Amino acid sequence: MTVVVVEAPAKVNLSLHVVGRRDDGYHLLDSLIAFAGVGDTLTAAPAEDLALHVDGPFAEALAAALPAGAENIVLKAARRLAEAAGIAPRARLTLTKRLPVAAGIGGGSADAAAALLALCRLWDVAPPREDLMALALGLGADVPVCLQGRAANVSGVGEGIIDAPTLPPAWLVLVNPLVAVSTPEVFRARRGRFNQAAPLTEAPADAAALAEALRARANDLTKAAVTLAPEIGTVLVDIGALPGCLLARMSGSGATCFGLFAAEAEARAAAAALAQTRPEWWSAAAPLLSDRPR
Ligand SMILES: C[C@@](CO)(OP(=O)(O)O)[C@H](O)COP(=O)(O)OP(=O)(O)OC[C@H]1O[C@@H](n2ccc(N)nc2=O)[C@H](O)[C@@H]1O
Ligand SMILES: Nc1ncnc2c1ncn2[C@@H]1O[C@H](COP(=O)(O)OP(=O)(O)O)[C@@H](O)[C@H]1O
Repeated sequence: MTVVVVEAPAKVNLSLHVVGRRDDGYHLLDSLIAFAGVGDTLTAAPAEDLALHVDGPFAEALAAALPAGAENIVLKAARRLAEAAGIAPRARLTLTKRLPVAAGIGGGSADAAAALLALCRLWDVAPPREDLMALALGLGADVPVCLQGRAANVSGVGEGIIDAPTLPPAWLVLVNPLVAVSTPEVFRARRGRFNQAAPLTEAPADAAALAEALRARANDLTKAAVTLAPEIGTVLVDIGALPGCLLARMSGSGATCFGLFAAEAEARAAAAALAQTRPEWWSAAAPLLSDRPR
């Protein structure tokens, strides 16, 4: 039996500038997005109907986070792809949920992109790239970049995707205090002027140079997110104090923050130290990826 397994790596907003606002209220962003070597896993197998089973450490959290009557984005992706391909959506899907939910690292977006990739293979369909990207954007702002699977300077509300230069070898420590922050509330709470776009155009030579490039940029949603969830401020301070940490920053609208490290050993030691001092937080050490695992 054909079983397709696709990894759904966390997306990380290494920088995020809010550069304007659309007439419909959506904010225009300029964000350097890369991936981390930690994520969910999506498995697709042939079946007579469409079904999804969720397991893994955050399966219960996901069930609790889905509003009544809302469908998992994986099922939405499956139905829309089948509709576009003119076939019936038949597959047994399994999602192993390792990423915290509504956490600013695009778990849902990564899962949706993984479902599209897995089902294109399982159903042997290949919609034109443009159609697939449009379908992805209809599922969520970060689904196209997750589908592209390459570090990118992302603009607009997620539709402008330009490959970023290859990022140097580096490690991330991802930390989430397991407090929920609502994306719309964070955007509503944001104050201040709009920022300039600052796409990364030159490949940093090493992790220290990447940190320097990132220090010249920011996550413009941090202040608003910290106001709504002060724990995020504590997370940033704690990450910044870890030996070897080159930069501490929030991803997306939070609450997940990351520390950037040059070496695997430092990152692993940092994550282990945090697990000791803050056992109530979620943390993971993972390589920074320019390309999603294939
Ligand atoms: C902020 C980012 C950065 O990568 O990531 P996350 O923190 O969600 O991971 C994304 O732009 C998240 O985009 P998207 O996936 O569309 O966010 P949603 O949760 O659907 O948006 C919820 C609400 O947030 C506001 N919103 C969202 C995106 C945006 N560019 N401008 C906005 O003003 C809108 O009020 C929208 O209705
Ligand atoms: N497979 C999924 N994984 C995570 N969230 C999902 C999924 N399907 C639907 N959702 C909904 O999407 C919301 C945003 O989740 P997520 O993508 O994890 O966060 P973020 O957009 O902050 O990166 C969740 O609160 C949940 O209601």
